[in-house]
Amino acid sequence: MAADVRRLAATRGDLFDFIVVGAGSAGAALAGRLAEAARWHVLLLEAGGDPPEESLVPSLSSRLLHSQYDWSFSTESDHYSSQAQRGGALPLAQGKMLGGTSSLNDMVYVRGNPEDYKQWPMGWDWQTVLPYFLKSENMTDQNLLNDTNYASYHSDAGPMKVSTTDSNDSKFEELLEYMADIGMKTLLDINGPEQLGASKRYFTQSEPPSVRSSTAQSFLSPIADRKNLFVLKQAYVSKIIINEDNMALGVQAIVNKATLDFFTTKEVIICAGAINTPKILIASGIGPKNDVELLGVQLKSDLPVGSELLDHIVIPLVFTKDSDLDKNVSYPMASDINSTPTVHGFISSDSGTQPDFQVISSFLPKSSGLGYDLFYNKFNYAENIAKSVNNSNSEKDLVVFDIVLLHPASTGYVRIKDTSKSTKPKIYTGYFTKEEDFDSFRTGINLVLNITNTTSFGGVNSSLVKLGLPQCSNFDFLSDDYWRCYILNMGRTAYDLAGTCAMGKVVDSDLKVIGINKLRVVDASVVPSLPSGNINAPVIMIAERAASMIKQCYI
Ligand SMILES: Cc1cc2nc3c(=O)[nH]c(=O)nc-3n(C[C@H](O)[C@H](O)[C@H](O)COP(=O)(O)OP(=O)(O)OC[C@H]3O[C@@H](n4cnc5c(N)ncnc54)[C@H](O)[C@@H]3O)c2cc1C
Repeated sequence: MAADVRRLAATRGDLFDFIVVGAGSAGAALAGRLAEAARWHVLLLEAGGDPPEESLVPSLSSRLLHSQYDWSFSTESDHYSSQAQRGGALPLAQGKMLGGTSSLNDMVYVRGNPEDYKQWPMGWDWQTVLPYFLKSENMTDQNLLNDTNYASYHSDAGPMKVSTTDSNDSKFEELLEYMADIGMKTLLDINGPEQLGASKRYFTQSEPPSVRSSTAQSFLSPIADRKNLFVLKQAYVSKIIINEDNMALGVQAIVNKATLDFFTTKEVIICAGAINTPKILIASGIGPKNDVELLGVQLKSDLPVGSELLDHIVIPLVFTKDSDLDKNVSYPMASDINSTPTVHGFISSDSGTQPDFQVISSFLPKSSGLGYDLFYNKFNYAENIAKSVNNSNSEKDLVVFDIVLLHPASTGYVRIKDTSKSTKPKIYTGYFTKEEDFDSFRTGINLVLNITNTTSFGGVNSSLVKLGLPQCSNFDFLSDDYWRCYILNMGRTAYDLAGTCAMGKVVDSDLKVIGINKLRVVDASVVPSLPSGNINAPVIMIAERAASMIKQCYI
């Protein structure tokens, strides 16, 4: 795909109406929309190249992790949280190719809850943003489109395919029953009139045979022949060129070892993601005064770039149950974890309408090897944990409940110690630096543990698997101390990194960088507080709204 996107014959000093840096979830969508204005020359600079075939085939995308298509970041170990991870630190994938992280993510399509957007600055409330979610969406599920309650929440006119898994496997129904036992009513879709409840998941992919609908695939490929969109791949942007009057004039990029300058008549828009955008800004003199000056860079705007990193934290609970596999169904085996029956749901711990937890439940058939695959390869847990899951899985079916804390109080930060191309930013998750996150998770765990007392789950001889967690071996299993230790050590990332250049702190509500003219940031870094759910769709919504704001400004 997208191999046919126009390649610019890069010339030093070329002049464009807009320069978009990073062709990821936000950048590819934004550049595609800006290029709809035929008279604008739009330059899209991307550090990676075309996505490989594995990106298009959802079940193969895990092969892209730790490859040349992944920035392969890792957190700094705090020797405190996430110690059940191999090496005591979390690998943090970020896509390095056209489509960015939307070319390798898990594609789950969630918009969040109307309440979430009340915490965003003026102009980003639910009523305002909903049309921009719809603008990108091409829903393929006729059931939803024809349902009177759901139809107005979906669109089939946008470029990005959204579909659900086409499986009649009764395991989906079984998982939804378990979710109902936890207290989540069954919904057709959690992106409809209500979010509190459980449903099958929708993905940014076409209907089967499924093809990933990354933003490169959906926003760039269809307009590859547009003469006013210039896509330059393997172009690493090292800094923004800013003049004495604090006006962004263009960017400097390393292309084939040559350093090239590109200039703009209107705006530079940085879309390099929650980790790389802070690096570009700080290298350009925009960031905390001390950090910028320590790098020997002239300060342009003293802003808290990178000082807050938001992320959803997840912990798993693993249950065995008696096996009742249907002989007529072929269940997925090891290395096919993306195909195993999975549903998700959203639940509040009080009577509010904003959920506190996303619960993802997956079915792992007996002897499939999926337990090991999931815990070792996908979740990066230590060998002894993966082995304890595998031992249980070799004898019994497993149901894994992943509990995602949707609004953690703890935040981390990103530090740039060196602006050279090869030096990775230092990432500190800050997990469990706020005590209340322990209590919140304890509430979430209790909600899920309730199912062992219900008829559907209790009736299948279920039991909680004791994981091989050496950090917690001194505590009585299931005691308060044990759960605190479990939460602290098993907490891992949901990959929803955001907030490092947040609206209201680094950019204003029009996404303009405070103190600098002609410069915006449009990507996950501007998210001011985490939506209730995965954030790819909200990031694309931000890009859609930014495109519309920019068009209003100049047309
Ligand atoms: C493994 C994984 C699974 C996920 N699963 C889901 C999911 O199922 N559902 C969901 O909603 N969300 C999911 N997410 C999160 C979601 O995909 C991201 O939040 C979203 O893609 C971020 O978009 P972005 O535009 O901010 O950054 P990106 O999409 O990462 O785009 C940034 C782009 O900028 C480029 N770039 C960076 N630095 C430079 C530079 N200096 N010069 C030029 N180009 C540069 C990068 O190569 C990249 O193409 C997942 C994330 C990961 C890592």
